[in-house]
Amino acid sequence: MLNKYARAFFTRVLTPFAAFLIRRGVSPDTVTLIGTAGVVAGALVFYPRGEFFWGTVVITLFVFSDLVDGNMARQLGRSSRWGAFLDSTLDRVADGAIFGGFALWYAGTGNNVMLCAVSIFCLASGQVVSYTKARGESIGLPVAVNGLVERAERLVISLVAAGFAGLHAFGVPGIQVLLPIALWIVAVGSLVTLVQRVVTVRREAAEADAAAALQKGENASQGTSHGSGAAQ
Ligand SMILES: CCCCCCCC/C=C\CCCCCCCC(=O)OC[C@H](COP(=O)(O)O[C@@H]1[C@H](O)[C@H](OP(=O)(O)O)[C@@H](O)[C@H](O)[C@H]1O)OC(=O)CCCCCCC/C=C\CCCCCCCC
Ligand SMILES: Nc1ccn([C@@H]2O[C@H](COP(=O)(O)O)[C@@H](O)[C@H]2O)c(=O)n1
Ligand SMILES: [Mg+2]
Ligand SMILES: [Mg+2]
Repeated sequence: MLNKYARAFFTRVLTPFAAFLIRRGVSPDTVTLIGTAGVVAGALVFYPRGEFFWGTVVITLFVFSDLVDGNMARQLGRSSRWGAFLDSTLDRVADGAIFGGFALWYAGTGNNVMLCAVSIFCLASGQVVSYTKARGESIGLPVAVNGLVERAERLVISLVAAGFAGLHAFGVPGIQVLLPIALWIVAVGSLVTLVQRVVTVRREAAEADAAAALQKGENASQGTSHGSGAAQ
């Protein structure tokens, strides 16, 4: 949903910054790499210590690089297969660090096995949700569904909640409950999205296999009729 509705807005907002980086000679790949490094550092330095506010501030500063790199590539007319591969692969690394950071907090000082498990579930299900699309597309299917909770939703829900939950350290009472709520929402939403995508791939695969079988039958019968024609 965010990918559909918010992307156009952020493209407009970030285009001048992307153009500025291009003028400075920065490449899209550099932005992809530095953006990911910043997200990973923000997540793994701050979240395991329960410093959710500062972790979210650092991650937010870097996470928009994921919209800037593609914008730069398009402005340069240099969108490439390598760039698409690098972008998607490093997305998985960044997501792993964010939900891994939450899991490390709950496994340590946060001391909550259930929320540690929910964080790990968010991490794993997010990766599998993305994989369903990548694998479906790699076997030639359109995977014409996005689903309830895509990457943008996973990030916005968990980062907004973590940022506000972090205000607990500045004396705001009760607000830390937002993070567990967000993690449960992301976990359930990811599960629903996974089911949506698997059902879509199953239907598209069945349709594609049926069309291929039909085509094979037609080819065979044409081959037979040609063959019998030649014999006559
Ligand atoms: C007082 C409190 C302090 C709070 C501190 C700060 C809080 C800041 C809070 C939030 C900021 C969140 C920002 C999150 C921005 C996310 C942007 C982003 O990177 O989105 C990525 C997404 C996908 O990009 P790609 O096409 O490159 O990736 C594809 C994707 O990964 C696919 O995965 P799948 O979806 O299938 O799981 C892969 O399949 C594919 O391979 C891969 O290529 O980009 C978008 O979706 C574009 C839309 C982005 C929309 C961002 C909206 C941000 C909106 C609101 C910010 C809210 C701020 C509120 C602050 C409130 C606090 C005061
Ligand atoms: N280093 C990069 C990063 C991205 N691309 C291209 O942009 C597409 C992703 O666009 P986003 O707006 O989601 O970043 C990606 O599929 C590539 O075509 C690139 O070329 N090099
Ligand atoms: Mg990107
Ligand atoms: Mg990306």
